[in-house]
This record gives sequence, C-alpha cells and structure tokens, in this order.
Amino acid sequence: MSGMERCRVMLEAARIIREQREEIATMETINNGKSIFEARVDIDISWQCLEYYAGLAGSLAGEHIQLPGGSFGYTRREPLGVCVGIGAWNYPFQIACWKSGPALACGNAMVYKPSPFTPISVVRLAEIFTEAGVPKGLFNVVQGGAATGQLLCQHPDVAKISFTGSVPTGMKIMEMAAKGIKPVTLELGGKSPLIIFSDADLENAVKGALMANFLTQGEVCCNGTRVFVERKILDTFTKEVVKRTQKIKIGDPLLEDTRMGALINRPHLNRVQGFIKQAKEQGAEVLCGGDLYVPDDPKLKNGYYMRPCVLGNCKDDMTCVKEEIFGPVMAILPFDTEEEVLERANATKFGLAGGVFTRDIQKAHRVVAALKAGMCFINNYNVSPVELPFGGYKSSGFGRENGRAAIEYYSQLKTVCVEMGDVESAF
Ligand SMILES: NC(=O)c1ccc[n+]([C@@H]2O[C@H](COP(=O)([O-])OP(=O)(O)OC[C@H]3O[C@@H](n4cnc5c(N)ncnc54)[C@H](O)[C@@H]3O)[C@@H](O)[C@H]2O)c1
Ligand SMILES: O=CCc1c[nH]cn1
Repeated sequence: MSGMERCRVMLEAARIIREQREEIATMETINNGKSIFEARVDIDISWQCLEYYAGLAGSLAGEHIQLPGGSFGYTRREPLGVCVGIGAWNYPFQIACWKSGPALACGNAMVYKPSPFTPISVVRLAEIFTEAGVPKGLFNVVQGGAATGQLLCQHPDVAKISFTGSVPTGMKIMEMAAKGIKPVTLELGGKSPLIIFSDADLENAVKGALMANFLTQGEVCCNGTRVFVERKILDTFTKEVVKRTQKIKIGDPLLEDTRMGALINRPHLNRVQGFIKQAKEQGAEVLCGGDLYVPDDPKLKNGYYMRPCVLGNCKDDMTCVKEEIFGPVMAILPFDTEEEVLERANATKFGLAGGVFTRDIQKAHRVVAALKAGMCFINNYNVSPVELPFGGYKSSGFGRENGRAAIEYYSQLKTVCVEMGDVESAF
C-alpha cells in the first residue's frame, strides 16, 4: 500500500477505537485492574497514537541530493519487514498501539506478544485493525510467556524487536537481537527523580507528585518515585501529599469514583509489600498507607489492593530509593541546593524520566538539561502526548516511541546513486 492508503486504514482503526472507547476501557480495566477512569485515558492516548502515525504515513519520504556533473542521489525510506512487539502488563492496549502505530505507518508487519497477565485487549486491537482494512496477517497476536517471546526474537524472518518490560528481560532480548543482528528498541524500567523547589506552586507540585506516583497503582515505568523536596518546604509539602494520598479512593476499578484499582497479581503485591517492610527495617518512616486494603464488597475481598504509601526519612542508599518498586510507593527526600539535588537525582543506573517544579523558568531549563533522563517534565508529570518522543537513557533502554522519532526505529534508509554521465573507470 502507499502511505496515503495506509493512512486511511489507520484513521479508520482510530475511529473505531474512539467509537468503542467505553467497551475497550472496560475490557482494559478487567484485563489490568486499573480504574475505568484511567483506562479511558489510556484508550484515548491509543487512538490518538494511531491518528498521529496515520498522519505521518502519507508524508514519509526520502530526499534528493544533487551531485557534481548532473548526477544525483536519492534516499528511500523503506519498511524493515516483520517487526516483533513484546509488551508489559501495565498499559496493555496502549503499549500495543505505541508499537503497531509507527510499525504499520512505515509499511511493516507486526507480530505482537502481550504479557500473559493481560492477554485480552490486544486481541480486540487486532480485530479492529482487520475491521478497518488492515490486510489479514499484517498485525498478529501471539499469546505466551518468556518461551514464546524467545522464539519470536530468535525467528530468522523477524527484522526488528521492540520490547517494553523489565531491565533483566531487556538484557536477554538484546542478546537475542545481537545474535540475529536485529535492531531493537528497549523501553525498560526506571527510578525517576522529581525535584520540587521551594518557589514552586505548591498546589501544582503536590498534584504533580501524586500523578508521578499513583497512576495505575504505581505500576508505571516513568514514575517519579524519588521525590526530592527543598528542605524549606519539606514539612508543608509532605503534609499536603500525605493528606491527599489518604483520600485516594481505592476499590472496584469499574466504579466511576475509584481512582486506584488492584495490583496486577498476588506475587507482585507481595513483592511491593516486601519493599515497604525492608524500607521500614532500613529506617524509612511510613507516613501513610503501605498496608493491604480490603474493600467492603465481599466479592473483592481477595483482591490485590493496597493503600498508596508515602515514605519519609528516606536516604539515598535505601533499597526503596534505589530499586524500581513498580507499586504505589513514593519516597520523599529533602535537599538543600540545586547542585546537590542534581548529583543525587542522576546517581542511578536508570534514566527514563525526571521532573522539576519551580516558578523560575531559567532554573527549570537548567535542571532538565542536566538530568540524565530521556523524558523530562517541567511543572507537570506523567502526561503522554503522542507527539513527543518517549524513551530512556542508561539502563532504561534506548530507541524512542511516539513522535516523529519513532519513524527512525521502524524504517530503514536506502540510498540510490544515479550516474548521469559515463563511468570513469580506474581499470
Ligand atoms: N519504558 C517503558 O515504556 C515501560 C513501559 C511499561 C513497563 N515498563 C517496565 O516493565 C516492567 C514491568 O513489566 P513486566 O513485569 O511485564 O516485565 P517483564 O520483563 O517481566 O515482561 C515483559 C514482557 O516480556 C516477556 N518476556 C519475559 N521474558 C522473556 C524472554 N526471555 N524473552 C522474550 N520475552 C520475554 C513477557 O512475557 C512480557 O510480555 C517494569 O520494569 C517497567 O518499568 C517499561
Ligand atoms: O509505563 C510506562 C509509560 C507508558 C505508558 N504507556 C506506555 N508506556
């Protein structure tokens, strides 16, 4: 298909998703456990992603380069072939759109493997693509776990792998990709810093800290889980954060007013609880939450719910400050100077995201320029406009999703050199 033809099909897929927003959001809530309120936002970002790449599909082009003597060259932007997408369980539908959007826009096929913990909604995406006119077999869903993922990565017909998941799995994927000389995009974990200066708008900074930590039960890769607060406002900020955290409505994720649903599964809930226990042993203070939550509704009593947790008295060398918890656990850390906080913010193996709240615009830009992270926020956190590239530095991975940048990762450039004169032979 031409770019414009692909554009039309993708726009139709985006339209169907938009039309079926409620049904898909409900499916995603059941799939993952996140609140319906949030699932709707995920679905909106998903159709916006397909719309965005539909828009780019028609304008993909190479360039013409004039050479001496009337000769010239040109480049063609060509698809890679069959791309494999492997997704995590926290944003099942959205991750599949972030991968399939640019992949299909560039003319590739995709075989997608969702996490076995959230197998459902991606199947609906495949059906929607077919309804929209995507040729049969162009977007395929294969269910399974690690073994299936390995088979896909090692398959000789696979041209590219795009992976979203943990750092340890990312390493394995990269090894397999290396053996097949396959390009790979790795969207991995994080332990991102959020820096709150004393001149920040306190109301926005508090809202930002909650957005940075408690969406999707805290199971968000780019969460700003290390909240550095300038000492002058530590007490006021902490009190306000704790007050609002305690008000978060936990429970049945399908209810309209629920803002925090259930964690993904029992082992993960136990793991998160283990981090909190260890934090206490290492001297952190639980300022609120951290315990299990049992909803009144008897049918939910065995659900994987916990109260969102704010940890005070944290030190940089504590496990809860160094490791990705991937649950609703915020660590608050005081700081005194810009120089000091930057050094501490960057002292991590991860580099996915970072944020700063301040009214001083020069300071804001200076700080984000110094942060070693791929996705930085000024005076907000965890918004995901599809127009902006997203991806990590350091162990958080490489390659970018979203924005024009993703086109580079789903296409290859062919150069054609055209001679308009005679061959000047050396022989
Ligand atoms: N950077 C991002 O955009 C982003 C987004 C969401 C989640 N994440 C990260 O994902 C992690 C949580 O997700 P998870 O627990 O599903 O991660 P995971 O690494 O356990 O699994 C991710 C996917 O990889 C598959 N997989 C597991 N082992 C494999 C192997 N050996 N070969 C091929 N595939 C394999 C899984 O079945 C799943 O589909 C967190 O670390 C989080 O930060 C990152
Ligand atoms: O979990 C990390 C951020 C994200 C959201 N959608 C896809 N990735």
